[in-house]
Amino acid sequence: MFVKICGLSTTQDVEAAVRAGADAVGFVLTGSPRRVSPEQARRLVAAVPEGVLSVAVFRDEPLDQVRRDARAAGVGAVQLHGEHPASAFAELRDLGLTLVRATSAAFAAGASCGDFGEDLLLLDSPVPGSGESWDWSALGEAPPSGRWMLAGGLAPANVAEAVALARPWGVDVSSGVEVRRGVKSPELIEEFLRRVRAAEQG
Ligand SMILES: O=C(O)c1ccccc1NCC(=O)[C@H](O)[C@H](O)COP(=O)(O)O
Repeated sequence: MFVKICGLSTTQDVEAAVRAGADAVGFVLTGSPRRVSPEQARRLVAAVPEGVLSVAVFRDEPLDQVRRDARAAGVGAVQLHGEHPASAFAELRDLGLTLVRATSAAFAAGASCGDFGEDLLLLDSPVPGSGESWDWSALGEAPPSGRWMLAGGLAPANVAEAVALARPWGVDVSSGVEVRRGVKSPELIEEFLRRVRAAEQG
C-alpha cells in the first residue's frame, strides 16, 4: 500500500519518513502552518532518495504559480486542491509531473479513478490538513478503483480500521503523525507505517 507522509518541513522529518518506508513525502506550498517556500522545499527534496515521490501541495494557486514553484522546488509531483480546468492538468503532466488530484470525499463518493486517468486521486476530508476525519463508509460498497489515496484524520490508532473499511490503494497523513500542529513526530511516523504494513498483511 502506497503511503504518503505530508506537511514535512525539516530534513530530519524527511529522513524519518523515508527510513520508516514512506512511498511519498509532501511539502505544503500554500497557506498553512506547515508551509515551506519553494527554496526550502528544494533543500528538503535533496534528502528524498530515488523511488520516493516528492509532492508539492497547492490550493487554488494560479497555474503559472504552481508551475513556477514546482519547478523551483524540484518535486516530482503536484497535489492540487481546489478547482482547476482540465487544461491545467494536461499542462502539468506535459512537464513530466505526476498529478495528485485532491477532492472532498463527499464529492467523489463512488467516483471511479477511471475518471482521473493516470492521475492519483486523494479523497480527503472537506478541510485538508485539519486532522478531521470523515465517514469512510460514505464510499459505499464500491470505493473508487485505481490509484486513490485515503486521507483526512488518519493516525496510527485508526489507520487499520480505515484501510479495512475503505480498501484504498494508498493512505496519506499529516496531523496524525504530529506532536503539535506542524511539528512531526518521527516515532508517530514510524508507528503509522508499521500499522499500515500490519494491516496489509491482514
Ligand atoms: O497540510 C496542510 O496544512 C494543507 C493545507 C492546505 C491544503 C492541503 C494541506 N494538506 C494536504 C494533505 O495532503 C494532507 O496530508 C491531508 O489533507 C490530510 O491531512 P490530515 O487530516 O492532517 O492528516
